[in-house]
Amino acid sequence: MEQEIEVIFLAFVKAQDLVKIYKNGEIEYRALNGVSFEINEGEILSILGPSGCGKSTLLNCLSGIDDPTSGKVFVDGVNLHALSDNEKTRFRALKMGFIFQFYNLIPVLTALENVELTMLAIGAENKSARRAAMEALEQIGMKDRVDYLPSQLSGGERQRVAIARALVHKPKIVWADEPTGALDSKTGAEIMELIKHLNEEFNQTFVIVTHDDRVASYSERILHMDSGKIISIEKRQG
Ligand SMILES: Nc1ncnc2c1ncn2[C@@H]1O[C@H](COP(=O)(O)OP(=O)(O)OP(=O)(O)O)[C@@H](O)[C@H]1O
Repeated sequence: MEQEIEVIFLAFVKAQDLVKIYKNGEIEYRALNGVSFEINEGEILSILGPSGCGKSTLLNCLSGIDDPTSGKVFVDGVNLHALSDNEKTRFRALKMGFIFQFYNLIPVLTALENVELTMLAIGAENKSARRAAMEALEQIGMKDRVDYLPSQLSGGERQRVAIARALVHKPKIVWADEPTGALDSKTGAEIMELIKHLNEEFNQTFVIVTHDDRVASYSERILHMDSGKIISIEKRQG
């Protein structure tokens, strides 16, 4: 039997001609209009552009939160949108971490329990989940806050817990949508320093959506978007 085999030499993440069309009744809106680029393993890449240009849509399609209308995304050799929903969920749980603007912590769980959830989702046993969560919180300077609820933490502390939750299972890639958007500039800079430090220590790839030049300045490359397209990719020094 003849088999069609697709052999592709891949970058760590490769986006191929992504199009995303949102439909509201009769009205169609093209939020991504043919986006192709690659992400290198271990880099910090920022996606920068004005409000409504498609940054979050792109991040959601790259990370498998949402499906593109057409086009392909390869992550670590896997054709993401060819996976079934269950396979995609499993792949994301194992390989990816997520950081959001408003932290998305579960309010009734402590910092430790919030971080443990990531480990439990990949099938870790209770004891090892707890140990890993403790270590992750220690690493980001939250050792003395492990039993606090999110409501008892400052914004910066909540984002630290969210970062521990995103990184505890040592994912290869972390997607961050406006990670400092809800923080003052000093706390935002501390969070970016922490991300930079974790990136350098563990060679994890970070893809950060932002409209803040200061946040983008922590990255090796900046992808500039406008109206659903990439308008340039800026390579930065050092
Ligand atoms: N579910 C949806 N249905 C219809 N249109 C949508 C939907 N989600 C996003 N859009 C539209 O797609 C465009 C891109 O949205 P997106 O959230 O990706 O932009 P963004 O660059 O991340 O913006 P911001 O910086 O303000 O968060 C916007 O015009 C938005 O209104």
